[in-house]
This record gives sequence, C-alpha cells and structure tokens, in this order.
Amino acid sequence: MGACTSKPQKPNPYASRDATNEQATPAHLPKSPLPQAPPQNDAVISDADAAVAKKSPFFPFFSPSPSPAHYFKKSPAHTKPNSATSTPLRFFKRPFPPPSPAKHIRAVLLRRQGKKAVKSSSAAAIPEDEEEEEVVLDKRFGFSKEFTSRLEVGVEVGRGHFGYTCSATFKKGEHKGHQVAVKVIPKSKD
Ligand SMILES: Nc1ncnc2c1ncn2[C@@H]1O[C@H](COP(=O)(O)OP(=O)(O)OP(=O)(O)O)[C@@H](O)[C@H]1O
Repeated sequence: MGACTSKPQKPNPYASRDATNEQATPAHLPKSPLPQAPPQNDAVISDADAAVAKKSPFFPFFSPSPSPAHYFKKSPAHTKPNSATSTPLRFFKRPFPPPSPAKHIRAVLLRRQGKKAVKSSSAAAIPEDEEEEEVVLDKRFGFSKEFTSRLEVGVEVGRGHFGYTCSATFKKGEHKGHQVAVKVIPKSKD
C-alpha cells in the first residue's frame, strides 16, 4: 500500500517559532513588521527627553516616567539640601524642657496677692500664715499636765475606731466654762 498524499501535513510542535511563523506565513505574502510605538506629539516631548530616551540602554522607546529624578540630573532629588530652607533633621526634639507647672501655680498665687512675680524661690513660696490666722485650732496634742490643768474631762460621748471621745470643760483662760469634745487616742492598743 502506498502513502496517502491527500491528507494535509501536520505541523511539527517541536519546531522553533520563527520556523513556525515562516511556515504560517505564506511565501507570497510580505512578512508583518514588528509593532512599533505610536508617534509621539512633538509639542509635548522636549529635546532633552528625546535625548535621554535615545541614550537609555533599557528602553529603546520613549516612555514618560513617573519619577524623573532617575533620569534628569537637574531634578531636586539630585541637588544638595540647603540648610537654611530645608527641614532640620531633629525637628521634634525640644531645645528646652517644658516649664514646670509648680512655677505657674506660684505665679498665679502671687498675682492674686497683687504682687509681682519674683524669681527667688523663698519669695515665691506658698504662704501658710493666712490659714493659721483664719482657722483657730489648738494643735497641742498629748495628754500632758497642761491638758489636765486646763480641762475638766467628763463622760464618754462616743467611740471610734482609734479611740474614744469625751466631753470636757475649760477650767481657766479665755474659754473658761466652755464645753468641748476631746478625742482620746491611746498610744498603745491592748
Ligand atoms: N462634738 C461632739 N459632740 C458629741 N458627740 C461627739 C462629738 N464628737 C464625736 N462625738 C461622738 O463620738 C463618736 C466618735 O467620734 P470620732 O470623731 O472619734 O469618730 P471617728 O472619726 O469615726 O473615730 P475614728 O477616727 O477613731 O474611727 C461619734 O460617733 C460621736 O457619737
């Protein structure tokens, strides 16, 4: 039996693309040229851009880059920073620590008294004499002889967690005859 010549010849899948293209393209038709970039507008592209595009070894065609600093030496990215106009590196560091709030409070207190703020610490101290003048409180604590000589301790009127409260009457002095409550706190708890 002879070979059948009516069937079309199958394409070789292992053949190179060029050979395939040559096979695919009929001999009587001209070969299709490679696709080229569309012509650019001469009014938009400057001569410098065109020169850079010609010098670029990577891009044989012109493509407007979003980062011209990589291609143009006149870009601000290549220029040295001016110390007078540029942002300082240590921008957030404070040259001096924040002012103490205690000084502010002292200044307010002096202003209320009608005095000028004085820088010396002794003059700017918070006065305590006024409180002693307003509140008349006997701060002499302790069950001393003076206590028994001045006060007549009466009955217990109440009891707290740390001690007990008694009624007492002044024996002498400007408060003679006045009745007060005295809280007695024992030094040692049995
Ligand atoms: N001036 C007063 N006149 C009458 N009773 C008083 C007077 N002061 C205190 N008492 C009585 O004494 C009780 C104890 O008084 P105190 O002030 O010792 O109470 P407390 O502060 O709870 O005691 P603690 O601090 O020891 O826990 C009171 O609950 C009250 O009944």
